[in-house]
Amino acid sequence: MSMSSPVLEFELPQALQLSPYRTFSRDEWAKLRDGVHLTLSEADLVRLSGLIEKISQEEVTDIYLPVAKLVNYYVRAAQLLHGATTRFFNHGDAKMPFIIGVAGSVAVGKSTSARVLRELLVRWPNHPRVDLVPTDGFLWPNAELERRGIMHKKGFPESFDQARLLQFVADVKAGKARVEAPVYSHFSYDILPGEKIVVDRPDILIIEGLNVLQPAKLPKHGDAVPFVSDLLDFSIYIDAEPAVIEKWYVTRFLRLYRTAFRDKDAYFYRYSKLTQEQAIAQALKLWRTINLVNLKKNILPTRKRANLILSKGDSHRVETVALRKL
Ligand SMILES: Nc1ncnc2c1ncn2[C@@H]1O[C@H](COP(=O)(O)OP(=O)(O)O)[C@@H](O)[C@H]1O
Ligand SMILES: CC(C)(COP(=O)(O)O)[C@@H](O)C(=O)NCCC(=O)O
Repeated sequence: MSMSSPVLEFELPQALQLSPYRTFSRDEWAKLRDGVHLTLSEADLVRLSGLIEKISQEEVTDIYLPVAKLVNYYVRAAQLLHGATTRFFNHGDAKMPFIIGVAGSVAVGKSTSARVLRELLVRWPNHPRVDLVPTDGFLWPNAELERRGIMHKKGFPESFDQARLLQFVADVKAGKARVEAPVYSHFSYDILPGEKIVVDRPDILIIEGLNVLQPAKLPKHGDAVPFVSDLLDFSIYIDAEPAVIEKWYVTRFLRLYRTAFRDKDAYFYRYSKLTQEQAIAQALKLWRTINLVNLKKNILPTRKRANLILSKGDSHRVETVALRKL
């Protein structure tokens, strides 16, 4: 080894060079649904789809059905483990909801994937009650973002009331009844005052958002404060190339420009007055100055913490699936 590179003087042991993931092609993954036959009706697919395209039956069967089957195995194992602890302490049989995190960039398809997963999971008899909560409800209201001078950082870790988010998930996990989450509206681009989602002792909670895999930070003084990622029982990262996500973001923006933004009460009403070229330029500006920066700085670095990574190609089709084995 030359004197100019003193850092690695020995080869890493082979075990440390192994990827912690086992990666499956789409076809290999699809075969793992073996024995589970579930379909969603056309009406279900339309209801679950996002703004642009309808999620396909093939995508549900090949990708999300094996995911739901795997999660079902994990939930059953967690229920058995929890039962063993309650028996040991001679407690009553308090329920411990299983918490799933769904993470990924803005516009990568988190909400769509989370809705489909929820729809599949409710069909299993040992966990019929599945709630879904997006973390955008825990963003600070616009007035507070403005007061802090971080309106241009919406979606970044500091734009969330993280203590409230952690308390919410901790309360649900502790089996508390009727836990409330605030609600965000993409139409008013703000928290809806007085609106809430009530979560009442579900079997499973899916918590979907940009930063759910973010690790807790070590403080300079005192004890480490946990983060929501510490409370997840299973996590999924939805992945795609940033250039592809940019395209999806612009397409979604243009769709809103032609529909919701035309409403005088919409926060982005002023955008409906733009020409199509100007609207595209505005979407690209929002994507490149806020969401892409957030993706690179705060979201992508959390990908390797996920139990499962679904990697999508150009048309939202999942091409590979990586499952954490270590
Ligand atoms: N599996 C899919 N098949 C087809 N279109 C999808 C799929 N997932 C997401 N989309 C589209 O991509 C856009 C972003 O999806 P969405 O779920 O809203 O993303 P996020 O919650 O990550 O911001 C939506 O307009 C939606 O129509
Ligand atoms: C509110 C959001 C952070 C949430 O994103 P989502 O979880 O819906 O993907 C995002 O939609 C957003 O508003 N980003 C700021 C820049 C923009 O207007 O796109």
